[in-house]
Amino acid sequence: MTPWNLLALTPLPPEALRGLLAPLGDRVTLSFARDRAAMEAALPQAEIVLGDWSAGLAMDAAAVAAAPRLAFVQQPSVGVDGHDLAALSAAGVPLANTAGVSAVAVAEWCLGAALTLSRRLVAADAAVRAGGWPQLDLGPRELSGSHVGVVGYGPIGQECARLFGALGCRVSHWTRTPRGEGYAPLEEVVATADVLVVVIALSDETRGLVDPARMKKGALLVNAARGGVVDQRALAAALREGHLGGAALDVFDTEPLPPDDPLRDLTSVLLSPHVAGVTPQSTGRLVASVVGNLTAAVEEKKIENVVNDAPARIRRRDGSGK
Ligand SMILES: NC(=O)c1ccc[n+]([C@@H]2O[C@H](COP(=O)([O-])OP(=O)(O)OC[C@H]3O[C@@H](n4cnc5c(N)ncnc54)[C@H](O)[C@@H]3O)[C@@H](O)[C@H]2O)c1
Ligand SMILES: O=C(O)[C@H](O)COP(=O)(O)O
Repeated sequence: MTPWNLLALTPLPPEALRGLLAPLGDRVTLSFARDRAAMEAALPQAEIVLGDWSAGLAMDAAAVAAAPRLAFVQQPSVGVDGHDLAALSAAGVPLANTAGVSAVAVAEWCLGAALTLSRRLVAADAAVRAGGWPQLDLGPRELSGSHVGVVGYGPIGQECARLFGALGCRVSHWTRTPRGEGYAPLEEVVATADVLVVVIALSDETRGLVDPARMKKGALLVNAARGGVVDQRALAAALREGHLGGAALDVFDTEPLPPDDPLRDLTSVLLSPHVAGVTPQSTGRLVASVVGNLTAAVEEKKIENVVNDAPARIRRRDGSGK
């Protein structure tokens, strides 16, 4: 059978990727692109695209139009923002993600970040390193007994609800389709939470969804979803003015965070370089998910975790875009 042309956009070194994709054998011919020009040059022949990390190379409308043979896009992450789902659906091209692989890792990060903020661990560490011994004025609070609001109720939101609930927090959540114990309207969750945990997918509908100015005075915000879900300028202002008690951010409007970003000057913010979901365990699950799905695709079996409106099996296109 004619091998499928697989274009890899990931920053993994080619030899490492060849090793990981060994189970696909000679059913694929691999090519690589690490910038937009190389990607555009390769797209006319590409039949399968293995996506980049977030905020990198994406199958936007122009890229989909430039890929008339495209049959399948496998994204090696949960978030699929950046890709044009409608353009892929219109072309009949399935887009799959790695749903669920990092739910435990991200939820543990959210819990750790909330505890770090509420117990003022960063300030305590800095004070002791500087020769201080501030036993009375750090202002720590217990998480147990507080109201935790979770925005988004996919695998990560559900794991967050479980972990915070086990700690004795009262957990409520909001998501697009009301479901699960503790569902409440978004305005109520945002306005009443002592700790607001943002773990919702970024899309046109969720961009700027959370306005920090609407949160309770002194509340803490934890964002492990995408920077665009929270109004980042409003967040910096709410922290600067003391409206919020603190924020823990793993994701930002622009990544890496620009050197002159005002968030860097705020001591009430815990900054993290988009690693909430990255552990050896989650990476193992991610590789298994990606390799398993690509193998299923080239064997023309059912593809798992398709997130757009397209068939879950690949089919050759004739290069005319059909
Ligand atoms: N920081 C990290 O390392 C990291 C790791 C994994 C995932 N993430 C982010 O976390 C997000 C959540 O991941 P997940 O695995 O829980 O599930 P998910 O991405 O499948 O969806 C989360 C929730 O968002 C809801 N949702 C989607 N679109 C919506 C809309 N327009 N309006 C309202 N609700 C909507 C879904 O119904 C679901 O309940 C991902 O989309 C990704 O952006 C971050
Ligand atoms: O969505 C995810 O799985 C994580 O945020 C990691 O995404 P990335 O690998 O696209 O940065």
